[in-house]
Amino acid sequence: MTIVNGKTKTEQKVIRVAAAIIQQGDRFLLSKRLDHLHQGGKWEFPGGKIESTESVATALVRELQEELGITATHQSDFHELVFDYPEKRVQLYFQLVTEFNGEPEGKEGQAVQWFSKRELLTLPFPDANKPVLAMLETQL
Ligand SMILES: Nc1nc2c([nH]c(=O)n2[C@@H]2O[C@H](COP(=O)(O)OP(=O)(O)OP(=O)(O)O)[C@@H](O)[C@H]2O)c(=O)[nH]1
Ligand SMILES: [Mg+2]
Repeated sequence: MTIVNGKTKTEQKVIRVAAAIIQQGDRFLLSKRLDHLHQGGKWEFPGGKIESTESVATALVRELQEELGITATHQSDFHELVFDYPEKRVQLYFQLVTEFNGEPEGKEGQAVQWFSKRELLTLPFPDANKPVLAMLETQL
């Protein structure tokens, strides 16, 4: 049995996260996680924790405004998964965002960059992302 902070894994709260696969043609927009964060230094699909009063869609719109300064105007469910890191359990709701308003920039000091699918598949991502990257490769 794994015990973290005195709690067994099943007692841990699941952290619900909305994350955006932002696609424009053959390009995808990624953020680089700041070094001091969980899974720091890796590339990610922009997004963050869903607050208790929010829907996935609402949380994602808010996170993209906070992190990139853009407003998502078209999004759909792409994939959902649960992953156990040694220190926490996350439930990730990946949304496909194909339309947005505004010019993306790293509002929190993070690097933000467009990548082709081929480039994206060579980058380091958080461990939880493996299944969604395989889906992106074949479906998008
Ligand atoms: N945004 C994002 N988070 C991911 C991905 N994959 C993944 O495992 N995560 C994990 O999900 C959690 C999301 O946290 P976050 O740091 O983005 O949350 P947040 O924006 O609300 O940050 P804050 O709590 O500092 O305000 C982190 O533990 C992160 O490691 C991903 O592709 N995108
Ligand atoms: Mg975030």
